[in-house]
Amino acid sequence: MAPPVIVGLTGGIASGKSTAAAYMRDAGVPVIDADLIARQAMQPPSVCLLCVRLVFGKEVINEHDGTLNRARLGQIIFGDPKKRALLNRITHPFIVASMMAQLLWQLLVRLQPVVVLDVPLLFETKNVLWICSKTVVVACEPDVQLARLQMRNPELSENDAKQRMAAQMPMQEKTKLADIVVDNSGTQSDLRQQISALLQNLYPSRRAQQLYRGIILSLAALVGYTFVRFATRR
Ligand SMILES: CC(C)(COP(=O)(O)OP(=O)(O)OC[C@H]1O[C@@H](n2cnc3c(N)ncnc32)[C@H](O)[C@@H]1O)[C@@H](O)C(=O)NCCC(=O)NCCS
Ligand SMILES: Nc1ncnc2c1ncn2[C@@H]1O[C@H](COP(=O)(O)OP(=O)(O)OP(=O)(O)O)[C@@H](O)[C@H]1O
Repeated sequence: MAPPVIVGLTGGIASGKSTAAAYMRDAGVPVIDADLIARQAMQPPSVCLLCVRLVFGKEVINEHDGTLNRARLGQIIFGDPKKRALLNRITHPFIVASMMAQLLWQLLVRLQPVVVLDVPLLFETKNVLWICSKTVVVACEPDVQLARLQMRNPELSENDAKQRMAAQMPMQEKTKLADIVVDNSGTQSDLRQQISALLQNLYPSRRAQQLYRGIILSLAALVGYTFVRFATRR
């Protein structure tokens, strides 16, 4: 495969995306995490948090420190598709802009041949789908997913957890859209093995990587030369 390879990593809630992403990072692959960016975008002071406060009211803001009350906002948006769509309209432009900036950094400055975009709503919003050369879905059976979600978030009732699962495209549909499906119904060590095999197949040949670096460095030299010529012209 020719570089750069941009992998869209997705799956259902608590299906194991972050765990798979952590194994990819361990293998040295840069991962750009949409959930992390969303959290950073909501750190006060921020325009995103201000918009959330204006739209959802001050009940979603913690009084003592002005941070986002994630549990409260979660209760509101996971039970109401219209409010969820509103939140998405506020947060997604920030998330996409930051992901693109980080992607350009990894591809053009760090010259990485493979970059992973970890995006829970990859197929639902399609915001960054167009740039992905491969899509990977981490999947597991719905009962396993529910059990893992409740284990990780014990504060959620069974109903809340099911509501969160229903807020996304059903797993079966995601697996149909994926180029590669990683089955995470087994142990974490099974998952690690699958990720390691997947990465071996994704990496471009050494020759293709050298060619990619050569092209980017030549382009950078050309841009630099043009800039200097332009800046020093009389
Ligand atoms: C609603 C919020 C405050 C709940 O916070 P909480 O700490 O409980 O959950 P966390 O952020 O860890 O998300 C856990 C999972 O929920 C799912 N999820 C999050 N936001 C959404 C959404 N808008 N629609 C559907 N599923 C979502 C994802 O699978 C995500 O991995 C938070 O999820 C949020 O700010 N969401 C909006 C940003 C967003 O769309 N993120 C997904 C990026 S593609
Ligand atoms: N194979 C596995 N066996 C047992 N537990 C697992 C396995 N894979 C992941 N888990 C656990 O399941 C939970 C959910 O996994 P993870 O956070 O990776 O999912 P996610 O898809 O990133 O979730 P979210 O969509 O909420 O961000 C975590 O507590 C994780 O440790």
